Amino acid sequence: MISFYSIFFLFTDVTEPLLIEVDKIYHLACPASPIFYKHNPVKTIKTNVIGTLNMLGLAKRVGARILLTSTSEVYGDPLEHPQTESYWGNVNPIGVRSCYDEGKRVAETLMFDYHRQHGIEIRIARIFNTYGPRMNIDDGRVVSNFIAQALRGEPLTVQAPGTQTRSFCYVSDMVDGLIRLMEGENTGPINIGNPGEFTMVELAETVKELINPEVVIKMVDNTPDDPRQRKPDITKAKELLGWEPKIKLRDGLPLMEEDFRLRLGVPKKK
Ligand SMILES: O=C(O)[C@H]1O[C@H](OP(=O)(O)OP(=O)(O)OC[C@H]2O[C@@H](n3ccc(=O)[nH]c3=O)[C@H](O)[C@@H]2O)[C@H](O)[C@@H](O)[C@@H]1O
Repeated sequence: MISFYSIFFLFTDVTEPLLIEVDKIYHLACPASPIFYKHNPVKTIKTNVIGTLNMLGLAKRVGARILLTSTSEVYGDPLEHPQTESYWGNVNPIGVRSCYDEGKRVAETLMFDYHRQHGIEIRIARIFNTYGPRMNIDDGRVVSNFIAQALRGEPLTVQAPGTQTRSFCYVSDMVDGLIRLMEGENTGPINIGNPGEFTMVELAETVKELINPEVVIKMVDNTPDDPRQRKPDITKAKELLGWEPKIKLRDGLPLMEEDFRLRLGVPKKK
């Protein structure tokens, strides 16, 4: 069960010490959209390092179990495909994404150091790209961008070359995986993601077909260090958590569309 206090965490600045009593900590903090984390890289790495130290300090003080939501970004621009948890990654330590990628890698290190040195009960999930209703419309990540653009009748902005791939997991599948990891007996790290892999051109074409066949697809410049491929190997999640995703991209996109239509005030044409 997620306790009231665990939920309370979501609204707290983890870079400040927190003096409360809890039995389980879901440490989800840190903006995940590249646009937002690059906007304030110092705050991003502080959240990952100081925030994780504070949450581990709290876990140690009250004897709580702590789950860290790490990320597929720890694999960087992966040279192994699909990515298994044993792959150490290919990460630029001084690039514009490093505040997030290296921040999450340090967070994983801190989790294991507290586990080995202080016996803290830890769980680490490596999350692969997640999408779903209630995402910030201007979040800047690709699925929310394409759906908002399709509904506004604007061009879908595919960042060059468009052959880069991602694997998209629907939010309810992700939440189910995180709860199973927290309640189970394995520390992880465990990949939680949907192995269905798409190029960004394929994603744009799917959004166009499902949501607005009139829109055009436009190629725009990319940003530095964009990973060229990403697909989780979820063997561990299947075997250790009895988990695998249920919702395919084609079924999840319309659920997100429905929510975005309501919030943008764009009803579906009869
Ligand atoms: O959604 C997530 O869960 C992940 O989002 C980001 O990683 P990234 O995969 O780069 O997320 P996006 O910004 O959505 O980019 C995905 C791909 O779409 C492309 N893209 C993005 C935005 C856009 O308008 N058009 C477009 O083609 C990007 O170039 C990239 O290749 C975070 O860094 C991850 O940690 C996080 O787990």
